[in-house]
Amino acid sequence: ARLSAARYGKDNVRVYKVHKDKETGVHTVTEMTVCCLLEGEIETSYTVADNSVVVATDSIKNTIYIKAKENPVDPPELFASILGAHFLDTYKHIHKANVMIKVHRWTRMVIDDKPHPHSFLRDGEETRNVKAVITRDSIHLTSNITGLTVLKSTGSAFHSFLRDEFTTLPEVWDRILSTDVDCSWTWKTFANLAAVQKDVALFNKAWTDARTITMRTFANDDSASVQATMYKMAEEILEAAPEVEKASYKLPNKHYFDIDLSWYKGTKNTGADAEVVAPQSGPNGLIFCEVSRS
Ligand SMILES: O=c1[nH]c(=O)c2nn[nH]c2[nH]1
Repeated sequence: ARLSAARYGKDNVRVYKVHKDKETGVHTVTEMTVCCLLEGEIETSYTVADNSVVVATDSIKNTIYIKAKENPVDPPELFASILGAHFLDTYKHIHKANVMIKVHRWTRMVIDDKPHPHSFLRDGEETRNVKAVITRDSIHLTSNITGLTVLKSTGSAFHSFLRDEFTTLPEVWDRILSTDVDCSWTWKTFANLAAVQKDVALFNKAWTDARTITMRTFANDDSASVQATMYKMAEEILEAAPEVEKASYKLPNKHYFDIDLSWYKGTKNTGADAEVVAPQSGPNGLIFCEVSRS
């Protein structure tokens, strides 16, 4: 037998960082969960118990804290690149760093119509995520939004689909549509950290655009299917971000089924009369797409 792949590091490193503006007294907080996995000439630590090549995962955790102290943690695309580049610069036997960051929401409270200087709320378990793969000659970045749960109460249909002896689903022209958005966009390859720093303004703009595009198209599209609507969203992300090479979605179709109440005094509650509806935990549709530049 031989070692055919290996990477190791620290997962679930929770980091909070606060920026305190001295002039205005306004605090800005970031909370993230970091995973950092290293690859390189580490085979002997697996095959012959040679720990001399091991940067301890505890040291990786310590490094995450120090780099968060020394550097901006926003945008996460930049911080992930800084962190990954550190390991390659510091350890000549490490040749690749995989850095995954999940940024949690702390949205500034608005109290009496005023943004509060140091109070925030967790308005959803949605996270902004980055996966960075750093080598000595490239930085590959993929950004992501996940956990943004949306619903529309109309403006969605699904009909004219293939019908055969396995088909029982009625055609529908007006349905509830709900999903948990998982949207990713993959950047052009960056040559190095300097190239990422040069384009630093692109990352927050792309995240804002992807989030806005997703909700606007979800809301406004007269949806013929999950497939058709998500394709439009992905196309719009590519139009908004020229430095993004491809955009993808993974969308569960979280079904809401009509409840027939006609047994009770002939109560009309199906189709156009549906008001009380049964949200389903499963089964659920699961629809993927990836859209690239032609
Ligand atoms: O939007 C939808 N796409 C599908 O492929 C599907 N299948 N059943 N319901 C569906 N709704």
